[in-house]
Amino acid sequence: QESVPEKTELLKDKKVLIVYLSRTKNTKALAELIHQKVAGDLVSLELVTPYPEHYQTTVDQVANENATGILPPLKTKIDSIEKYDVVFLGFPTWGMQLPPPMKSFLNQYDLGGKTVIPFNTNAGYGIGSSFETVKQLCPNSKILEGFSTKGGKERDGILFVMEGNKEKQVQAELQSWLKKIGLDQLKK
Ligand SMILES: Cc1cc2nc3c(=O)[nH]c(=O)nc-3n(C[C@H](O)[C@H](O)[C@H](O)COP(=O)(O)O)c2cc1C
Repeated sequence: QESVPEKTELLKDKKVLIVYLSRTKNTKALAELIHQKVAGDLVSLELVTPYPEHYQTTVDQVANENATGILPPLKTKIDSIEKYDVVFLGFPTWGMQLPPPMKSFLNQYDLGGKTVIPFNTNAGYGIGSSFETVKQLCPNSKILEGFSTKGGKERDGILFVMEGNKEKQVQAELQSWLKKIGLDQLKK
């Protein structure tokens, strides 16, 4: 009689990468909470030329990049992307789209054959087209249901919100989301 491996046994062998973009640290905090639950390698996406401090200048630059298809060069290098089975992609909503640096990342690294899971923070207007763009840019990946929560609203001077009750609430939501997508047993 053949023995069927336990689901948790299968998940245990997976190599996880969590890569995120964050300006005011909300998505970073979310990435760290996910990392606490699933472990793996946690990587912040940095640009060769960082965006300006000034909010509106950044909004305008992003709008121009989105309109022209400019992919800002990444300073961050991933050491042998092939070794990962599961890749979490974290980003804020920018101009109701996937931020250009994440487009750069998906253009540069082939995630084909891997399981890809998006997560997001935004000012309350939602994910826009960002998750859809992840799907388009990862045509040969298995994309699982993403996670999104309200973060800051830099336009109104609200920067970091992922603390206190908000953090506790997000932790609970993350737990049930990971369970729902079957990844709550990743951590060894
Ligand atoms: C350039 C820029 C554009 C943004 N555009 C949107 C948007 O279109 N919709 C939205 O809900 N929030 C928007 N935001 C707000 C961020 O998504 C929100 O503050 C998020 O939590 C920031 O994540 P972070 O702290 O990891 O940088 C924008 C922020 C920036 C800096």
